[in-house]
Amino acid sequence: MVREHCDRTTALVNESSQLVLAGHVEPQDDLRAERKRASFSSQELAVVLNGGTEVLQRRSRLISQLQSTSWGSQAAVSQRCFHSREQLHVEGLVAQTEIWKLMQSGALSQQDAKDMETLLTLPGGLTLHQYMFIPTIETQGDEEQQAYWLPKARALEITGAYAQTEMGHGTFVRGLETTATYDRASEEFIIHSPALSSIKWWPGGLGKTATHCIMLARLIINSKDHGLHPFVMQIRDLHTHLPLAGVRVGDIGPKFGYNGVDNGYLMLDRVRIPRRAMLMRHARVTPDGHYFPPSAENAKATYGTMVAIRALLVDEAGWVLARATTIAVRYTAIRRQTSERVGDKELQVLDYQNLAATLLPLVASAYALIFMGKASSDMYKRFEQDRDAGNLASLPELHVLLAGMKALSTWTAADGIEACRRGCGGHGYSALSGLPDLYASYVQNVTLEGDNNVMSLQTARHLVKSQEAVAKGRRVEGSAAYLQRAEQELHRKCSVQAPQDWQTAEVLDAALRHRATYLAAEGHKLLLRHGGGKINFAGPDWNGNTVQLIHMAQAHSQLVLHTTFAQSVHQADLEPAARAALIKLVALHGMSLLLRDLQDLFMDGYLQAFQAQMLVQRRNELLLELRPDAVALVDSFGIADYQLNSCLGRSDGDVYRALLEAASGQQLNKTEEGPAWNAVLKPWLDPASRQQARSKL
Ligand SMILES: Cc1cc2nc3c(=O)[nH]c(=O)nc-3n(C[C@H](O)[C@H](O)[C@H](O)COP(=O)(O)OP(=O)(O)OC[C@H]3O[C@@H](n4cnc5c(N)ncnc54)[C@H](O)[C@@H]3O)c2cc1C
Repeated sequence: MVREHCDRTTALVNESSQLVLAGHVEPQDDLRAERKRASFSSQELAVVLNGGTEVLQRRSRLISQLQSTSWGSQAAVSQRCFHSREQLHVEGLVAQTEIWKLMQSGALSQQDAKDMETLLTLPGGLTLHQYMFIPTIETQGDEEQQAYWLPKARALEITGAYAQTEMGHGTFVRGLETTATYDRASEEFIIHSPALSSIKWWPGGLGKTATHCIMLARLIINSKDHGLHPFVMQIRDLHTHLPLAGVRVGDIGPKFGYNGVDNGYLMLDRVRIPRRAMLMRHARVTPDGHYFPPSAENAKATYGTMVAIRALLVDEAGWVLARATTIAVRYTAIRRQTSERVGDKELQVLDYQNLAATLLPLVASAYALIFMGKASSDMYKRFEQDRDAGNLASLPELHVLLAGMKALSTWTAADGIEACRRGCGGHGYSALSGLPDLYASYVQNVTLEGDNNVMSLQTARHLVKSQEAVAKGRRVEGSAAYLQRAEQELHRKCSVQAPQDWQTAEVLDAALRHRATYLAAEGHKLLLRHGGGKINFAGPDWNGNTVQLIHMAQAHSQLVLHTTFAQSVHQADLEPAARAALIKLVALHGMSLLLRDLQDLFMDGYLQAFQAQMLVQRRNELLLELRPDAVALVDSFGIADYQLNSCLGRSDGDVYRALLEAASGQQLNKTEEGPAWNAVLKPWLDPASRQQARSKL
């Protein structure tokens, strides 16, 4: 009887399942089919994008090494999104110190160690020690100071943070208030926070990790303020890790993301440090209190470090966006929603035009930024060679170019990750998609290393100055050289007569250049009008027009980005099918940039309505033409599943199984009844408990 019941159940359910699953497609089959329909080999393109087979092989080797450890195993990595701040903080430091150990033992080169940390994507309290504390001593300490501090820092006998920003000031560095007053009698500096607003606030690793920091404070000698200078300052006891006398230090609390890192606060009450704690490679204070300022050349060299970091940020933006688009494109290629009749195959959501129009331009942006990142680091390397030969001539151009590009690239990547997350629907909101954490950790980049608005305004200043130079008959070189021909350019009109014309590189370049020229000319005119014929780079004239000025800088950076992308594809060593796909991607990139701010091209009559309609039409056609290559384009980034750490983005497409496994393995599911059962739910829901409670009344 029981057997018969079971058989009947199975038969009935099988029948229903067949009915419902008639149009079912296994996600893995979808991804396989996507890869089959691609027009080029993603393996070959991955080699080009990543800079050679050896780079990819080295990455696989590092991932295998990581996976063989307890702190870097796949299981450890995928559990991270369930962990508390405290756990993440400790795990980050465990990983960083273990990698440090491997490096010290010679098992890893310095570059391997850096790359391993990048692959692990688990930020820790030692990041600023590596990227700011040690480099600042290297570049600003004199020989004796380097010989004293660097061996200790490299052996991790001390750990450091970079304490610049204060509660009251970040962007306006000259407004920082912490004082370093020289006491000639004892040959010491007294470091003090004179107000609440002068408490150091934000430095990474300062809260709980750092024993020392680079302290940026105003040097004051005999009541004379010599401005900001760097000091190496001990803040914690090396035996107990407790704060030293006069030091109040701690973590600033939970943040939007990046929560494993102990960004800290530091308040100082007349703390004395020796004279030689001031880093004296460029500026000096003698024992009797004489101050020797840095030379102008040295001040410029310090600028160079900032430029190097911005070049890295541009490169990173491309690869971060590559991660987000890999997740979103793969997932939307296996995600199916809606069929016309029940039982028919549902549509892959990437086939809805709205998703293709969101994601494919972002894939194009990721490619553009990756090529721009390469170009930026090449430019920086050339600058380094010149600098070592005593020539700093290329620094101003590099500075303005990368200021605007830092802003454009980090804005594009941050907004792009969020667009990818939304594109993944409900599952995009799950931490298991990898997108919320990627966004929360990344979005700080629009503020760090120079807030993006402020960066854009630096580029805007250069564009205005360039126009002033042109007006005075001087030659303008570099990325703003096109402004030389502004007068002729402003009379030009768009030449498009058919939708296909929009795909030609010349037409797109011309439109982007026209837009940048027009906006630069408008910004210049605006400032002249407000200044009564004179340009003011500060004060109400400037501050009251920053919307237009930022927009103008963005248009300039977009032009540079797009032309660099097009040129890089032109010069890259690509097989013909991959080149054909990338040429289309370049076109999509240019069209998307134009469509985003189309009104600019109408302002001076450059564009006519029929040409705008043709632009939309050609962009839509291009989306369809690129759609079969969508998965291959993201596969070509060559990002390993380990790095993606996403149930949605995994390369085999087995998304639903991955989601179930990850969800069921977490702490909240450790017991079947859940942690709130006994104390909270049981008294309400369990009839026996209710009965017992009533009988007590
Ligand atoms: C995660 C994280 C880590 C950090 N790590 C460190 C660290 O290790 N060490 C350290 O010293 N600091 C660190 N910082 C601080 C960081 O450098 C500053 O937050 C950043 O420089 C921006 O300064 P701010 O916070 O004062 O912004 P504000 O300058 O107050 O910006 C507020 C708004 O005003 C606008 N604005 C400001 N000035 C201008 C202007 N002149 N023109 C137009 N608009 C303007 C900005 O665009 C922004 O929208 C960190 C910050 C974060 C978020």
